[in-house]
Amino acid sequence: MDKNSRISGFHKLGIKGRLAAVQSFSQLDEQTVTLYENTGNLPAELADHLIENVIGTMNIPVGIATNMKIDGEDYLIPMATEESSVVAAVCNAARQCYDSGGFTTSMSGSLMIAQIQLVDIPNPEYCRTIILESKEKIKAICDECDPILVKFGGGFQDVEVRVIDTPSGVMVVTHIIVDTKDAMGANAVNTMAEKLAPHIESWTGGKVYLRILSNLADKRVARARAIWTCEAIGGESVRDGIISAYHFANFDPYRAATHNKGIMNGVSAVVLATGNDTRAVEAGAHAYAARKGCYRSLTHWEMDKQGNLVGSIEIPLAVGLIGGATKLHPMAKANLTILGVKTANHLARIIAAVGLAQNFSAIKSLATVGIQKGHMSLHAQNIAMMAGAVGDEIDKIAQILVTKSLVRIDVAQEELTKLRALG
Ligand SMILES: CC(C)(COP(=O)([O-])OP(=O)([O-])OC[C@H]1O[C@@H](n2cnc3c(N)ncnc32)[C@H](O)[C@@H]1OP(=O)([O-])[O-])[C@@H](O)C(=O)NCCC(=O)NCCSC(=O)C[C@@](C)(O)CC(=O)[O-]
Ligand SMILES: NC(=O)C1=CN([C@@H]2O[C@H](COP(=O)(O)OP(=O)(O)OC[C@H]3O[C@@H](n4cnc5c(N)ncnc54)[C@H](O)[C@@H]3O)[C@@H](O)[C@H]2O)C=CC1
Repeated sequence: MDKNSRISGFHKLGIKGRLAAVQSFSQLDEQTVTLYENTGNLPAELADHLIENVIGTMNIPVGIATNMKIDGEDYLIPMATEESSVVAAVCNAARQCYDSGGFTTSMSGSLMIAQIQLVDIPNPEYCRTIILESKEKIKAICDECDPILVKFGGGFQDVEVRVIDTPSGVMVVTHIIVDTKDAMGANAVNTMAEKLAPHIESWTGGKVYLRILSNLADKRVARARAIWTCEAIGGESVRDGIISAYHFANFDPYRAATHNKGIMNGVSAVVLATGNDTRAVEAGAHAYAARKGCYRSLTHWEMDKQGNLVGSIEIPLAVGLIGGATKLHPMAKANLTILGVKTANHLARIIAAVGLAQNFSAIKSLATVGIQKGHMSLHAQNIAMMAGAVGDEIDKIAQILVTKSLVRIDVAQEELTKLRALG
């Protein structure tokens, strides 16, 4: 019989019913079904409420970044990632700037932006003025939507109005700027934008289409900086190589994409470990990197007057401690306990420091021995497992691959056969 993915009411079946339907559709064996049934540290019932059409959960390793000194305090930082060498890279970078003070961080604030798109406007500048002069009314409408946020010192802060010319005609785009405090704030500001929209229509006579937050959270920017002495990193040529790698990224979008991907290896891992929205942070980071019309590096690498390497990062970080999965996922709560953060801004500053550390290690490797040496020697364990190695065999085979500088699955299989033949 032909497979049919049109399953009306799939969402009403419950986890067991859905899994049975998938088992029959995909001919899953019992062992595979058991994998879905074991939801590990996320109870099935909770998973079923977090997203839709749940059939199971999927574990991602959580590793701890050590050596992190941030604003004079030491932290252990949980990172959730499937990629080898990412956690090691942060530990390695932090080790090399620990004695020169670690990371210093700051935050621009916790302001989020929601946009309201207004069309059918023959007099956009006139309407812009009408909206701007309605600031007090806008504040009242927005704050009424979220008394809890206001109670915690947040709520509406400002309004900005932009006129943009598009192939669909002129649009008047209202930005409401809201302090969302310890929430990431997407739902909070979306509610306000939807509530405000009909008022904007009635004040201007235009038509509103979209009412949604902007992920270009450029009023919620985290900054981190650190000093690496030449002595700690292996000399002046290493420093110069890192600065040159930065210039390459800053002036070539093909390189910048990979450079920033390396930064996001660290950033997204902490965002995920704390139950925050990785897509929101990633979209914001990449849009911010392109804000000056050309896609550039999120970090900056320079030499100070003493000849030290100095690095800095500036990245929008819309993360929260309230809302989304942060308060619900038991592992997100546990990871936040390890971090010991008290505010969303505190978390964002830590994440910025991790991004900077990650970038240091990646470009240091790239500018010196190459990425394969460190990354591939750790990745060798994955290759060994893919070749079928288990238990003690994994380390033994990985070691052979690294020694031979041949981190390949066919070589791993050959070596595994030899190892097993030896008994
Ligand atoms: C891999 C290392 C750290 C080895 O670095 P190493 O210098 O060979 O290691 P080491 O054995 O001398 O140890 C130095 C320190 O590194 C850490 N370290 C060392 N090994 C481990 C480990 N197994 N587990 C945890 N931590 C580890 C640890 O902190 C250790 O200090 P210690 O604890 O001994 O006092 C280094 O080569 C490195 O930092 N490489 C960069 C790796 C990297 O960037 N990975 C990201 C994935 S690649 C990618 O996706 C992004 C990229 C590269 O394309 C981005 C871009 O292009 O910009
Ligand atoms: N484009 C995007 O990025 C979008 C993201 N989302 C999702 O929205 C979720 C985040 O939305 P939120 O509004 O943060 O979550 P939320 O609506 O679950 O919780 C935020 C609310 O918590 C209350 N609150 C209690 N204590 C607070 C405190 N100390 N500080 C601030 N608020 C406090 C406030 O009423 C606030 O509005 C995430 O799951 C995200 O994935 C949703 C739509 C679009």
